[in-house]
Amino acid sequence: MLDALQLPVVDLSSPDRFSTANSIRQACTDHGFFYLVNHGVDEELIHKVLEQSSNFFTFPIEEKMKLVKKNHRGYTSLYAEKLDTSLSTKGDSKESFYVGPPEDGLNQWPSEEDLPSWRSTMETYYQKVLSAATKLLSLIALSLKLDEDFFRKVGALNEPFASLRLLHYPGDLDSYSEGIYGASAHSDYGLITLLVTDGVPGLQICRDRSKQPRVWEDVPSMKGAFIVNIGDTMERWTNCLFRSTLHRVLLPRQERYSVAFFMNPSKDCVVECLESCCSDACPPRFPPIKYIDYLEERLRVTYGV
Ligand SMILES: O=C(O)CCC(=O)C(=O)O
Ligand SMILES: [Fe+2]
Repeated sequence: MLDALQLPVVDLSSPDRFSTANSIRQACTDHGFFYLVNHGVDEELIHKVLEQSSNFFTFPIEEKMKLVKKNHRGYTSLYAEKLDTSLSTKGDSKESFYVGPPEDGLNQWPSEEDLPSWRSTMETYYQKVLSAATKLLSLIALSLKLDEDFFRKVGALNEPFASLRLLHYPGDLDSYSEGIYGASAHSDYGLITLLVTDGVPGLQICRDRSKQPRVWEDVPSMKGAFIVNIGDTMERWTNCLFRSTLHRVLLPRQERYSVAFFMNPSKDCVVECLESCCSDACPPRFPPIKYIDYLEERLRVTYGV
């Protein structure tokens, strides 16, 4: 059964940081999902990114394949990914384009001639969302009873391995009968994800993955707000205090676009149970791990490489 869900709303610009940190803690322990408002990223820019994303995906497949994903950057085609590896289907019905940190020169871009201002739009958006995510991480640190600059101090923000992912779900009605999803059930790998959508429904969360049958609840978009969720790296860092909630995207009835920003720590940052999240009664559940080792293992399982 599908129920309507009321997710908490967090205001990034509120002057009362301690009360905001408390609402974040509540949201992350209860749902692992919340809306983020007053995040400082203009609606106009978000609109432009969605528009430019659709301009790219309308290109013929041969053109898009010229930018096929290398070094976690570029194009992934329809069905290339199956987030729920237990499914026997051909893959998820979505195509995507990854943009990584601009500094290392590994990003791939469509030509300026084909898509004027595409690169600058994506780079601007990347920086703006990175800045919102960094601010949010200091509130998350406060919510975990740590110093506001905890994530900077442990090196997570030296060269954050963040990733912008443009997503296009074509609304492929023929696949309905085949049990295909836009994005099958998964949790995100990183620290936090900041998502915007074009308003077409489809995103659902399952708050208790151990309960059978699973209960899926719709997460509607909120105009101007990011939908934020906790990823597995943050769950691991907090010894499962913060929840990396299972989610999926149904095959939309109409075409759907979304843009996810995966905020991840620097590659060399060691993710080790926080002192404020363990005790004698609740010892660390995971050994320390370098972020890059963790990520590569997760990508190997998802993409079979
Ligand atoms: O498109 C969406 O609404 C969600 C996408 C998602 O969960 C992901 O890319 O990890
Ligand atoms: Fe996700």
